[in-house]
Amino acid sequence: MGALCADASREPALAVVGLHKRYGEFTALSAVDLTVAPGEFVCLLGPSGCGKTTLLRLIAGLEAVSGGRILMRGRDVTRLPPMRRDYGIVFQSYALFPNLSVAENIAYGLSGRREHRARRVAELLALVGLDGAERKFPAQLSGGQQQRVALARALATNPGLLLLDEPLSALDARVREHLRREIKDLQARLGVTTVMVTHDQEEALAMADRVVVMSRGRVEQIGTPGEIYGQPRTAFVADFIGRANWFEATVRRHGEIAVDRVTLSVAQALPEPGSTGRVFLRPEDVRLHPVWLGGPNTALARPGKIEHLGGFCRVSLTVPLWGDLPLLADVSQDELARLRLVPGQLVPVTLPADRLRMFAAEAA
Ligand SMILES: Nc1ncnc2c1ncn2[C@@H]1O[C@H](COP(=O)(O)OP(=O)(O)OP(=O)(O)O)[C@@H](O)[C@H]1O
Repeated sequence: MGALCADASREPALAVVGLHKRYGEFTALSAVDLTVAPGEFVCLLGPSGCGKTTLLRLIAGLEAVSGGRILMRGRDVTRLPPMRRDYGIVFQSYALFPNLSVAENIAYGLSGRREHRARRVAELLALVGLDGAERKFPAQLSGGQQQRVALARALATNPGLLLLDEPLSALDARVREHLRREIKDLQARLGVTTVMVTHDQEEALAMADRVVVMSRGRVEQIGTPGEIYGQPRTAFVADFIGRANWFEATVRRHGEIAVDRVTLSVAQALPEPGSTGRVFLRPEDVRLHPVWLGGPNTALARPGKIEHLGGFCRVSLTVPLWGDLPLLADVSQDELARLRLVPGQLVPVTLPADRLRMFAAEAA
C-alpha cells in the first residue's frame, strides 16, 4: 500500500495524451498515448514512415501538434517553444557546429562563469570517454566521437529528458554496437529519462526498458523487450520483431485449429469456430527430436538447408504429412550435433501448443 502511494505521487517524466499530427490531408500520428516514468529508457520503433521521428519532434516542440497534449513532469508544454521545454537532443547527423571547438560546442547552451563552464565541459567529456578533447574540432573526430560530443552537449544542462533521434544509425556496425552499450550505461548511471527513435529492432530490444512499436501513425504495442518479443499483441508486431513461421489457419473448435488438412492443438483462447487467421511460431520454439516420441502436434519433417548463424543454427524443414508445410527451426550447435540430421532423412518435429499463437484475419 505504501509503495502504491509513493508511486502515485511520482509524476511521469513525460506524458503524451491523445496526440495527433496532420500534414495537410495526411495523418502522420493518430491518438498516440505514452507515459514515460522517471529514469526510464523508451525506444520508439517501427518501419520507415510510421511516425516515430514525428512523435519525437512533437515532444521536442520542433513541430506543432494538431491535437492532444504533451506533459513534462506534469507541466503542460504542448504550446511551449523548444527552449522552454526541459530536454537535450541528439540527432542522427552529428549537428555539431564545425567552426567551433569541442569545448565550445558542448558549452554552447551553458551559462555562468567561464571557469564554471570549463569545469562542466571537462566533466562531460570525461563522462563520454573523451577526456582532453576540448580543443579539437569536429572534423578531427570520428563519427562515433562526434556523437559522444553531441551526447555531452545534450546532457550539458542536466535536462529532465534526453531525446535521441537515430543517434547511431550513421555509424558503422562495430562502433554502433560499442556506443549502444556506452549510451545505455551512461543513461542508467545518470538516471536521465530517455526517448530514442530507432528503426533497428536489435538496438531497441537491447537498449530499452520499454519499446513502443509503431505502424502507420499508431502505437501497436508498448512493452518490455521480453513482452514485445514473446507476447506480441498484433500480427504486425509479431511480424516486425524477430523471425517467425506463419501459417494460414481456420479455427475448428475450442483448442483446435486446422492448417491445411491438419489439426493442431493450441493453448490460447481462440475466436469462433470457422474464423480464419494467421498462426505464428518462433523458430526457436519448434522442437526437433532425435527419436520419434509421438505426442500432439508432432510429425516427421524433412530437413533442408542448415545455416550456421553464430550462436545458433537455423534449419529449414518441410513436413510432408502437413501438406509440405515449410518450417524454420533454430537450434543450438549442441542440439544440432545430438540430432545428427542427414539431408533428406526425416526427423520428428513438434509445434508446442502453448507457443502457437493465432491472430484473427484483419477486417478489410
Ligand atoms: N513536413 C512534412 N510534411 C508532410 N509530410 C511529412 C512531413 N514530415 C513527415 N511527413 C510524413 O509523415 C510520415 C511519418 O514521418 P516520420 O519521419 O515521422 O517517419 P519515421 O517513422 O521517422 O520514418 P523514418 O525512419 O524513415 O525517418 C511519413 O509518411 C512522412 O512522409
